[in-house]
Amino acid sequence: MIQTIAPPAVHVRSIGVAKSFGAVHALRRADLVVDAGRISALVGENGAGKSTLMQLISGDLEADTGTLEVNTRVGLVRQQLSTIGELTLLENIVFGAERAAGGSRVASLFGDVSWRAHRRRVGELMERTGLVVPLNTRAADTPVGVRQRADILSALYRGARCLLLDEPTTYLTPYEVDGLFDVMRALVDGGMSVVFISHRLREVAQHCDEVSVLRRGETVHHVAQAPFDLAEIGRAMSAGTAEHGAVVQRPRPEITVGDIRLEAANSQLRVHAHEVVGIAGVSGNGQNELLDIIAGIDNAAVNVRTVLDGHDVSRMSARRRREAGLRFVPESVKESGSARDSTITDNVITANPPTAFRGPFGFLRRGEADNFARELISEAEVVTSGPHQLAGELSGGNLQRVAVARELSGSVGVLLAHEPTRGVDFGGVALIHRQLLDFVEAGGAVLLLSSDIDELLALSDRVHVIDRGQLSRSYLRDELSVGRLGELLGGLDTRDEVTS
Ligand SMILES: Nc1ncnc2c1ncn2[C@@H]1O[C@H](COP(=O)(O)OP(=O)(O)OP(=O)(O)O)[C@@H](O)[C@H]1O
Repeated sequence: MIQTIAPPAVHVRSIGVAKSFGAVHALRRADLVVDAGRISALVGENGAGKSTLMQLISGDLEADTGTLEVNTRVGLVRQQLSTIGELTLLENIVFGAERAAGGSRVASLFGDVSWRAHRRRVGELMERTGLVVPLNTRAADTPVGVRQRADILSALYRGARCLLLDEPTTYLTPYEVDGLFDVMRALVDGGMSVVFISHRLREVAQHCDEVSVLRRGETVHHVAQAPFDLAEIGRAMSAGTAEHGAVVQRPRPEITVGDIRLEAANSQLRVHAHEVVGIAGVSGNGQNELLDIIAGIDNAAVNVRTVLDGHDVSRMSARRRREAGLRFVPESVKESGSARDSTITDNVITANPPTAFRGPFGFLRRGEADNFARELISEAEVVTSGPHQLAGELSGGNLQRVAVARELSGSVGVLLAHEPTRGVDFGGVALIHRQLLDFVEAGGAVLLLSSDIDELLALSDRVHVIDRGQLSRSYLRDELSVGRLGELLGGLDTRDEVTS
């Protein structure tokens, strides 16, 4: 008997797809085939067109030309998460599904029986996939990693067979990444497909079945079978683009202060001038709360004293602290670190005192402001049509580059950097790391919160571990290795719980 093996079902096929936004050619010729049963990686530099292709496949955008076949229900989990902060995660998961199905939220709120059924079904889905979230908690009270899981659950709940995951691992520690891939593998083994977008090629090599490379809107490389030659993929991503590390004239920050101290009942955190202090931890262990206290967003923490350059600023507003030279790159620049409906110029001039770029009657000197924005764009190697492009139109990695460059311009002393390279491609990561080290070299102080162990070890002089709101003692860089820090993150060290 001759046994034939049926070819895998093709979930998505894109041939020569193009999409422009005005004069910006986001996609010129995108080819991608997504088969059932496989995890397909899609990689490319910031602005290469990856998110645009995902939005075409999900039906959020329409292609200009080319052939796009979508043979199954797809679920897109975006970089900018779609959860609504005021709603519980359960409501988000269900309403996401209802919105997609054209259902009405009100019907679900008052249709008590179906609501109970939703809760039960979501519970079953969590059990089946291992993606567990606290269903009754308001989305705004959960860390981004949890909201991301809720978005994936929402896509699965509405019956997606093909999951498009746009940089799903950027907030996750290596342990959590492994967990997410276990889930993805189980899903594709059950006949689904996954498109995985990431700038972390190591994850691609470890977990994906095939790789496609987009460069400036074109598919330029495809490898159908692991193992992958990462050097070759890296070359395909960047061939012909500017050599990173080229000398650029950058607007140097003017260092004002360089010391921040936080004193609480049982722990002390101190960052000196010329120093990077890292905070390692699984997202959701108090990182956001810690930063809110230091930045002055949360002024109610009575037992904590914040001292900036020798002055007690515990009662000072966030705005005053900012004027005093304390800057902040938030975890999610797309959600809270940028004004999406404003131009790049309007976004970056806020790094300066309100009087900068103003004429005698308070009018903005547009030309000067635009020139300042142009300098930042060139310094951060941002892919954009120019300073008048709306921030919301930038790709995720390019918006992140703008935010970091903005926070490092003007009068700065201390930078609180939460996931500063989130969504940034390989060359951009090197660039941002160099900006941070230059800043520290010039006398600045950086508090770095990152889920990326390599990043923490590459930049920090000392590292604390944060776990359930508790800071460990600080470990000198020389005391740490990837393995040792991994152990500390896994809670294997109980010797040095709390500190001074
Ligand atoms: N709505 C829009 N209006 C104008 N330009 C846009 C819009 N959306 C995307 N673009 C542009 O299209 C290009 C591709 O963007 P896209 O978000 O697809 O890149 P990406 O590969 O996902 O990048 P990243 O790795 O930074 O997320 C960028 O130059 C971006 O500025």
